[in-house]
Amino acid sequence: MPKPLSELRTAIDQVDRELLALLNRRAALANEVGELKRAEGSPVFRPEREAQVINGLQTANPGPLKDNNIAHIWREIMSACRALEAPQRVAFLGPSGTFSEQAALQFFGASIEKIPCVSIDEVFRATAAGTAEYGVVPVENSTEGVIARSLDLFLSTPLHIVGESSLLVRHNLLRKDNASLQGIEVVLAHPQALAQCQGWLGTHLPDAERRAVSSNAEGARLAATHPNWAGIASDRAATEFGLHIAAHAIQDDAFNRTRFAVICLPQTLAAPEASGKDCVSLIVSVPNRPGAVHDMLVPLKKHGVSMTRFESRPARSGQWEYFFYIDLQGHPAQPQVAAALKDLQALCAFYKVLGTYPVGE
Ligand SMILES: O=C(O)C(=O)C[C@]1(C(=O)O)C=C[C@@H](O)C=C1
Repeated sequence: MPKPLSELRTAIDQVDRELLALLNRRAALANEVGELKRAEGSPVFRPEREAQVINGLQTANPGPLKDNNIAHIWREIMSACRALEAPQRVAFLGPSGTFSEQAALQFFGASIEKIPCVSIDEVFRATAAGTAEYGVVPVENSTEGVIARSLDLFLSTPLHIVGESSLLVRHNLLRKDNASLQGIEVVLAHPQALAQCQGWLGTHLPDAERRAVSSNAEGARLAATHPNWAGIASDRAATEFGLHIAAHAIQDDAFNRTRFAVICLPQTLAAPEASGKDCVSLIVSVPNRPGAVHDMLVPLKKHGVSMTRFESRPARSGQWEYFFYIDLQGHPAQPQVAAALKDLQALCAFYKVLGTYPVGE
């Protein structure tokens, strides 16, 4: 015989009171940590500590809550505790409703001061100038490949990567007034989103003009001004601009994901300490001679270090020279990683450590 609803709810109320007391005890401890950090002038945000807290709880989790629920709940708890120590200012490609905003919230939790920017360049500028302590920029999409502008800006700015976050990107077709496809003449979105939905657009709206704009949220904002225009954007953008969803999940790849990097000045936060599951991002170039790229991989094999990413970008020298963007598994505090990096650096004409940080979701 199941217990009556009222009895179960009374029990839930009781547990909630206990949780409230415990959460406030946790917040008071974080406040004390904040005072310590203020006294020693050290950064509030510690990504490796947050990763350890979540990994530790997931390992200890007996259920029935799922491990990803644990990650979401504790990310918000730590976000609120962090904001008590000092609110973190975070720049991203705006306006409100972009996937970049969603990635920033997924990584830092909701208790942040949001700084929406008009372009990726502006996110780098605001972060380098200290207007924002952290920036969140897209670096790679599983359908369309690298976000070239972000990779190029990593080369020319002093910012480094301290974290990463990957987002399942679901694009919807949004329009004013009704939820049909009839009469849509123009589809507005960021070029990346237009590219990620080109198959669907070719089949369902072959005659509509595809117009590139600075962000999907900007496309949604414009779609709200004209009955025959549609935008491609997130559910959040539909709510934000009061639009109907004329078609759900129109991206050509159902598992379309975008990876975002969290960037800051080294003086805001130095490279995070080892969390146990880390990654090193590098930009290197090698002399333009036969076998040079092969030689570059030898130290990794020799020291048993795995490479999880390898991209190239033209060096713009006119000489068919390239910069290579490499991600390695591990942390320089591990001797085999330190040895591989040392040997690799010795072979490179250009070598820049972009960041060492905990592996993201
Ligand atoms: O351990 C710390 O350094 C804290 O400030 C506490 C805490 C947390 O809430 O657990 C909050 C912010 C940091 O980013 C890491 C963890």
